[in-house]
This record gives sequence, C-alpha cells and structure tokens, in this order.
Amino acid sequence: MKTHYDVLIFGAGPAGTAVAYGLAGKKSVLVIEDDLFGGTCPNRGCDPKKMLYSAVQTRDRVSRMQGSGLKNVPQIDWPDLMAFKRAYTSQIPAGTRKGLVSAGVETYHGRAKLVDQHQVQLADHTTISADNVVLATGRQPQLPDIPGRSLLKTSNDFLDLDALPKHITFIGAGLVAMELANIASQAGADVDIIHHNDQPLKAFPKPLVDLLVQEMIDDGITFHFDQNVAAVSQSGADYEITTDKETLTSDYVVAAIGRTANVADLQLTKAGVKTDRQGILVDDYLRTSVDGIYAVGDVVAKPQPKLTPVASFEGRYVADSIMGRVTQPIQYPVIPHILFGTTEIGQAGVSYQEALAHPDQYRISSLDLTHWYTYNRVKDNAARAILIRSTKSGRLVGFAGLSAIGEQLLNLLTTVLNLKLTNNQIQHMIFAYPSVASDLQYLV
Ligand SMILES: Cc1cc2nc3c(=O)[nH]c(=O)nc-3n(C[C@H](O)[C@H](O)[C@H](O)COP(=O)(O)OP(=O)(O)OC[C@H]3O[C@@H](n4cnc5c(N)ncnc54)[C@H](O)[C@@H]3O)c2cc1C
Ligand SMILES: NC(=O)c1ccc[n+]([C@@H]2O[C@H](COP(=O)([O-])OP(=O)(O)OC[C@H]3O[C@@H](n4cnc5c(N)ncnc54)[C@H](O)[C@@H]3O)[C@@H](O)[C@H]2O)c1
Repeated sequence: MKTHYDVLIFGAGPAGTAVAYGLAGKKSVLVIEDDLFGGTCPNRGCDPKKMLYSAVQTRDRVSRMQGSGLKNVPQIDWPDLMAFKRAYTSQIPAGTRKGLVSAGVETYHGRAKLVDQHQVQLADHTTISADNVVLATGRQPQLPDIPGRSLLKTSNDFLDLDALPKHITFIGAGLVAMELANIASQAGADVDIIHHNDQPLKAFPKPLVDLLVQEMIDDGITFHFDQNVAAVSQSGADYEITTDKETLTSDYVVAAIGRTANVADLQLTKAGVKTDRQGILVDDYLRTSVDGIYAVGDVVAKPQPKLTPVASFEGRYVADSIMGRVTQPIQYPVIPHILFGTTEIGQAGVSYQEALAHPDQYRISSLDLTHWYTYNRVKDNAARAILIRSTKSGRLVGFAGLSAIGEQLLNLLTTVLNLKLTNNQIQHMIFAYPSVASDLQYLV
C-alpha cells in the first residue's frame, strides 16, 4: 500500500465504486470498505430482494390465472428460495473487490477514520494521505428508541432468514416494510404492519397507495394505523409488542422506520466536514464544507430519493469533477421511483402532490387501466395511471402508476419524460405489439 493516493474513497457501495471506476487507470485510488464490498444494494438491498421476488411474482402471476387456464397455486419453499438468493449474494463481496483490483484500484478492508482534511488513519494506526477524499458510506437501518429495541430485527436480517417465521410484524410502512411484508405474506407468513400515522408511502399519490393497501389487506396483511410502538419484550419464543392502543404478539419483529447516515465512525469533525440529522451536507457540486472532500450516494443529506442509480450517477459526476471535467452543478435527470411487489407503485417527473398544489400549472388525469388489453390479459385488477400534463404546453411532465407489471411502463415513461417526447413523436414510432410499449400512443 502507498502512503499517498490521489483519491481515497470511503465505502464500496454503488456510489463509491462508481467514483472508483470513473477514476481507474487515471488516478491512484484506494477504496476503504469496513464491511461487505458492493454495499447495501447487491448484498442486503435491491438485488437480494428482487431474487426473492423472482419466486413471489411468479407465484402471484399463477394465482391470478386460476380458473383462466391454470390450476393450483405453487407454494414458496423458503429455504430453497433463500439458497437461490445466497448463490447470488455470496459472490458479491469478493467479486466486487476483484473487479476493482482488476481495474487498477487498490482496496483496503477495515476501519479507517479521518485525521484531518487530507489524512486518514487505518485500523493498524498507519496514516495515509490523499489529495481528494470521497465519502460514500451509505446508511443503516434505524431502530426506534424504545425498551426492547435490541430484540428488533432489520431488513438485513429478514433478507437472510433461514426459515420463514409463522408470524412477522413490521414497524413502519415505508418502502422497506411494504416490500418485505408483501414477500413474507406471499411466502405464507401472517403479517402485521404497525404505522405511526395513516399515510404509508407518503411520497406516492394517496389514491394509489390506498388501492395498494386494500390489495395487501385482501392478501391477508393486517395494518395497525395511527399507533406508536412503546415497547417490545420477549416471552419464550414470542415477542410482545405494546403500542399506545393495543398489545400484539409475533414470532419476529422488523423495524423499518427509515435509515440513518453512516457518519459516526468517520471522525468528520476532525476534518471539519459538516453534517445535519439527514447526513453529510454538500453543495450543488457534491462538495462538502471542506475543500477536496466530496460526499456521494445515500450518506448525503439531499431531497432526491436515495436509490442505487442515483448513487451511481452522483459517483460518476464526482469522478468527472476530480478529473477536472465538470463546470456545471449536478443536474439530475428524471428519477423513476418504484415500490416493487406483486402490485407495484411507481412515479417519475412532476409528482401528484406538486400537481395538486399548482392547478394553474398542471392538469391531472386519472385512468383506470384494468380493462386495457395489456392489464386485462394478466388479470391485473388494480391497474391505474395518473398522468400530469403542463397546462401551458399540454406535454406530459409527470406520471404515477399502480400495476402488477408496473416497472415496464414506469421505465418507458421515464424515457419519454427525459427526452421530452410528444404524442406526435410517439405516433411516428413502431413498438412490438401487443405490449406495454405499444400502449404509449394512447397514454402520452
Ligand atoms: C431493503 C432495501 C431495498 C432496497 N431496494 C432498492 C431498490 O429496489 N432500488 C434502488 O434503487 N434502491 C434500493 N435500495 C437503496 C439502495 O440500496 C441504496 O440507495 C444504495 O445502496 C446506496 O448506495 P451507496 O453506495 O450510497 O451506499 P451503500 O450501498 O450503503 O454503500 C456504502 C458502503 O459504505 C460502507 N461503510 C460504511 N461506513 C464505513 C466506514 N466508516 N468506512 C468504510 N466503509 C464504510 C458500508 O459498509 C457500505 O458497504 C434498497 C435499500 C434497502 C435497505
Ligand atoms: N424499491 C426501492 O427503490 C426501495 C426499496 C426499499 C428501500 N429503498 C430505499 O431505502 C430507504 C429506506 O426505506 P425505509 O422503508 O426504511 O424508510 P422510509 O423512510 O421509506 O419509511 C420509513 C417509514 O417509517 C415511518 N416511521 C418512522 N418512525 C416510525 C415509528 N417510530 N413507528 C412507525 N413508523 C415510523 C415513516 O413515517 C415512514 O413512512 C428508502 O427511502 C429508499 O431510499 C428503496
């Protein structure tokens, strides 16, 4: 290992590795990771979750076709499904590290902390220095400050469960809770969700969320709205969850009330890097309060959704910046945001809430898609679209949708929004028919 690098990167998740690959072969780079190379997304986030959804969504498609050509709904074999997931995740840390090393990036596995603006101390007390430091340390699950918090599990535990507990309770009704509750319920567990207000998934349109909640109730999930969890205790193999309204028992309790930025171990104050409760403070160039130190990805306090493609986008931007190729503040493209599931909610562009607040600027139209051929064919009984147009130009500027096959339309419309395509331009294109894409000429 050298004693000086051009760039030191803390964190080998999507954000940190994007910075490293952007600089590989051009600068001397050291990536420091104190846990799993690859970070949250491929080890304990997006990717393992969607491995579980491979079986869960297939089962759901089969169950929708009962009486329409298919008989018998298959059971999910949790240990088999977990083995399928582990066959993927077990390769990630070594594979990620090998990829970095092959690209010419040096790696260090262990704890490190900032000593000042340019110096970092490793676990064995050696000190190394760098011209630039990039902080890409992500977030970790937050636990409520209640008696019994040490009994609570997190999404990390759920996504690596050997056996599926019979009865699972989630605290919180954000993206993590709603997606994992859907998986658990479809896989055969009894599921409760306790939420402190009556508005799950607050960032998404309420009319669509209400429909989703009803679908989840129909699937057997029980919601406990407007309740605050006061304590969790254990009696034998059972957990007792006391809220301000009732007491529930469960075999497994998952806290999914949000995630906090990983900043505690970095000694940021020694270098003068400023933070707030949301994470590391940056300007429009992703520069922290200290010259030469950047922050990217989930660890940043920012209004954009904290997602993998956003983290990688920021990582590539900072790599360009360090290479001296950036003159403009970061400009995010339209960011699609989706809740994966057997019914998916997605949105992109101008939000429903923003459109409601500015009726002079935006026109909202809501469509029931259930009778459209595309959705009728797969017996999608909840499919909806909300289209938001500029009152001035008539052009589509925002979209939200609910559907069992939601990700396809969301990505197509994200392209339409990014390229500012008009209906006239869509009419001049030919798509494979019949498909989600061939519906575009009727939607845009
Ligand atoms: C259950 C779940 C499901 C998700 N599903 C999706 C999805 O479907 N789609 C999507 O786009 N996003 C999803 N996300 C979010 C996505 O995982 C994150 O947005 C993404 O991983 C952020 O990348 P990052 O590099 O900023 O942080 P991370 O991936 O968290 O990587 C940060 C890395 O820094 C390391 N680190 C922390 N502290 C230190 C330190 N002191 N020194 C060295 N290293 C350190 C960590 O160990 C970690 O490896 C999901 C998240 C969760 C939890
Ligand atoms: N499909 C995806 O893209 C995807 C999926 C999962 C996670 N993620 C990422 O991970 C992030 C974290 O997800 P999350 O679900 O942990 O956080 P979140 O912020 O999305 O949701 C947490 C929910 O818990 C509620 N809450 C807070 N304190 C509570 C309490 N004491 N009791 C009950 N409820 C409480 C909040 O009101 C909120 O609705 C997401 O914001 C997103 O960036 C993305």
